[in-house]
Amino acid sequence: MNTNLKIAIGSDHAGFNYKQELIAWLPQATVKNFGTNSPDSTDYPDFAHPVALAVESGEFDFGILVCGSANGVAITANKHQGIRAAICWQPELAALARQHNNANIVCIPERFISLEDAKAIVETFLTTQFEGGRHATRVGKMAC
Ligand SMILES: O=C(CO)[C@H](O)[C@H](O)[C@H](O)COP(=O)(O)O
Repeated sequence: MNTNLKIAIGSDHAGFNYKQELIAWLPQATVKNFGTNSPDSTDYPDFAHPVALAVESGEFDFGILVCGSANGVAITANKHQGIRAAICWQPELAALARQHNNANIVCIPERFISLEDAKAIVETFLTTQFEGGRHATRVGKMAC
């Protein structure tokens, strides 16, 4: 995996365990943890917004957001004009999110997939290129 990437990661309490495991698994030099930092109940927008802002600003290349279903963090992150956040529950979806949608944040549903699947999704997401072409035309029309 390209260790030159700068990755912003965040979660609520329902994504805390997998976020910690992903941080330990990813090359340390490339990951900034935006919290939460405990399994205590918390609000996913408080962590999805900072990750989205960090990616939207260009300071980070990609974001990883984890919550129970991935719905909350995805809905929140996609409020940001420069964000294309995709919910992925299997690696093939992560590949398509990059190839076709140029997604810059991957959203992981901790309560519905295994940790091994989460790692496979993240690795696929971070190592797959955007295909451009017809997909670039469509991505260019996303803004409203
Ligand atoms: O937004 C969500 C549900 O679609 C996230 O999965 C949250 O993690 C979830 O709502 C947290 O639920 P909890 O009962 O407060 O643990």
